[in-house]
Formats: sequence, structure tokens, C-alpha cells
Amino acid sequence: MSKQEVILCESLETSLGRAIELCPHDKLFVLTDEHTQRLCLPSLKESGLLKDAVEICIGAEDIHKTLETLASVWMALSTQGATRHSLLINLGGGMVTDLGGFAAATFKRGISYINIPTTLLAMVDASVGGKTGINFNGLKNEIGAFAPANSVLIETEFLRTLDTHNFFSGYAEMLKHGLISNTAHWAELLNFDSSSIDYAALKQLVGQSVQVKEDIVEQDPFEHGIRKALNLGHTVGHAFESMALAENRPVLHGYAVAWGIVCELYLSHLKVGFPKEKMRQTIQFIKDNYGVFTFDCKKYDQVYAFMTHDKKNTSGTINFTLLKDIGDICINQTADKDTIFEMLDFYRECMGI
Ligand SMILES: NC(=O)c1ccc[n+]([C@@H]2O[C@H](COP(=O)([O-])OP(=O)(O)OC[C@H]3O[C@@H](n4cnc5c(N)ncnc54)[C@H](O)[C@@H]3O)[C@@H](O)[C@H]2O)c1
Ligand SMILES: O=C(O)C(=O)C[C@@H](O)[C@H](O)[C@H](O)COP(=O)(O)O
Ligand SMILES: [Zn+2]
Repeated sequence: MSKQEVILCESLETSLGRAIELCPHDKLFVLTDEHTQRLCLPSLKESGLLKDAVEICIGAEDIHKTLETLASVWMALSTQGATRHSLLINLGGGMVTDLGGFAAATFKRGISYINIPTTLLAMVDASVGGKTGINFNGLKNEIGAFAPANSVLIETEFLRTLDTHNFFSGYAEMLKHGLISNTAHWAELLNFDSSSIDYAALKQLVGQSVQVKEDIVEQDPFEHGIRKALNLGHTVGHAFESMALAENRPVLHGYAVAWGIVCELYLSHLKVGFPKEKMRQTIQFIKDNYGVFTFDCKKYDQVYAFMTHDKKNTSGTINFTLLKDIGDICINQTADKDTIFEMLDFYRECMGI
């Protein structure tokens, strides 16, 4: 996989001008969702760089990360003259960069694309590393491809219009990056004052966080080994997210990951000795900021069934990424059904349900 250019922008206009120049193209397309079309596209258009761009707009959020939406993007590209040499700019959160990236990867077997992430989650995680795709059959990212953007341009000024829930959703992936990297970064994240955001400090944290992801992706772009570290909290998190979607009470991806981290830190403690005090501090932060995802023990089999679809699994065993300590990563860890149910008991008890 080619190495991706990731830029923490000083001037988005300058960086975008350069990124477009690096991708010779015959026609330019820009994909937004209904919110980023209103909130983010106007400032980008002021630069004049998009004056000839064809705009494509899709519905917002994960309920639209579907085959139907993907087909609508393919259709817009096809009917509005896109060729193999066209360029797509994805302007939005992780839903837009995942779906737009997959549209670019598959249209005429692949066209160039640039990601301009506009949520915290997309800046530190989704826009980087080449995982693209859609949800399918009630399962997260069931269909997709590894296809990195030519450039990723991070402009943290977009974060000023983000609501609190989406701020914390992205922050959960940052916390994951803290847990898999080092104690200093993890502690800095637990101590950040989210009640009155210092955007300069946030920009610095975004830079550190995305660097954690870039370093891992560079070592293992196709997730044969160490990239599984980036999936900490996701074996359970994706199961919660899929169950919530099936029950018509969707939860934000980062919230599901945060609750998944609660479970998987417990499993880490149980199986590989993750320190109890660091587990307690992390879980307290999650309880304070993410509330709780509720379910009773009658749902354990369903949660387990969703986990059997995790992409890290091999030959019928459920696979987790666990931690011996902060930054001490154990991939390919398995747990039997009884242990997984014990983990869910722990989650419900410590979250007070
Ligand atoms: N490919 C990867 O490596 C990767 C990593 C993590 C998550 N993901 C995926 O990313 C998706 C979640 O991404 P997300 O959290 O960005 O959600 P999202 O894209 O659904 O955006 C959340 C909401 O914020 C709005 N929004 C976007 N930018 C805004 C801004 N600047 N101001 C105000 N509102 C804004 C959106 O319109 C949407 O309503 C999930 O589908 C998840 O599976 C992918
Ligand atoms: O980049 C990765 O690798 C990740 O696992 C990042 C995750 O935060 C992200 O949610 C990713 O989309 C999960 O991928 P999946 O392979 O478990 O669907
Ligand atoms: Zn994630």
C-alpha cells in the first residue's frame, strides 16, 4: 500500500491546492453529507479551488453508510462524467471518508481521492490508514477495501462546530491511541479539560493521536499483525454498535468503542494482567463522560453472535486485542464463551446496570 500524505494544516487552502496539484485529473468531485455541505463546504469554496467541482451530497450518519448510499454515489459519478482520471474529495466525518473512500476505490476499479476530515474521530482515525467501506447485513464495515487516500488534510478549525457527543465519540479513539501508545499520552488525555476546549491544545493532541495511528499503519497496512492494536475495544464495541442499530437505538461509534474498552480492559486484566489501578482510572473516565449502554443478560447470546463476525477472528475463535500494560500490546488473544459472559457481567456491574 502506498504511503499516505497526512498533513496537519496551517492553511487548508494552501495544502489543498498542493494536494490537488499532486493528483492530475480531468474532473473534480466533492462528496459531503447534508451537514458538512452546510457547515464546512462554504469556507472551502471561498478558496476558488472547487469552482469547477461537481458536488455530491449524501444523508448524514451511520444509518446512511449503506449499499444504497454507495450506489447513489457511483450513480452520481457515472452520470456526471467521472472517468478513471477523475478526483474525489471527501469532506466530512468518518461516514463520508469510509463510504467516499470505498466509492473511489471501486469506481472504474479505482480513482484518486483526498480526505478532508471534519470530525474529531475522522481526523485522528477514520480518514487515515486506508480502511474504507460500508455497513452490510447489520454488521459494521462488512464490505470494504484497503485503499488509502492520496492525501489527508486535517484542519482542526472545523471542530468548532462539532457537538459534544461527536467530540467525545472522537475522543474515545484518541483514548484508544493513548492506551496502545504510552502512559504520558494516556494521562494527558485523561486530564484534558473538555468542559472548556482550548483549540490550540486540542490541535496538538490531534497531531499526537494521528501519529500513533500512522506509525502503526506504516508497519502493517493490511492488518496482518500489529495493526490489530488499532482494534482495541472494537471486538465488543462493534457488537454493541450492531446490536444498538438492530434495536433502532443507534449509538455513536466512539461511544461503542469506549464501552468496548471497559470490557476489553477487564479481559486484559483477567488474561494478561493489565494493572487494576489504570483500569479503574480509565473506566472512571468513561463512566463520567459516556454514560452507559444498557442491556440485560438475556442479550449476551446476541452480543456473542455479533462478535463471531469480527474481522480479526480465525476458524471459529473470537479474537481480541488486549493490553498487558499501557503500550504493551497483546494481539490474537482469544476468550471462550464463559469468559466473554463474565466480561459482560463485569461491564454491567461496574456501569451500575
Ligand atoms: N476507516 C477507519 O479506520 C475508521 C476508524 C474509525 C471509525 N470509522 C468509522 O467512522 C464512522 C464514524 O465517523 P464520525 O464519528 O466522524 O461520524 P459521522 O461521519 O457520522 O459524523 C458525525 C456527525 O457529525 C457531523 N459533522 C461532521 N463534521 C462536522 C463539523 N465540522 N461540525 C458539525 N458537525 C459535523 C456529521 O454530519 C454527522 O452528523 C463510523 O462509520 C466508523 O465505523 C472508520
Ligand atoms: O484503522 C484500523 O485498523 C482500525 O481498526 C481503526 C478503528 O477505529 C476503526 O473503527 C475501523 O474501521 C475498524 O475496522 P474493522 O476492520 O474492525 O471493521
Ligand atoms: Zn473505531
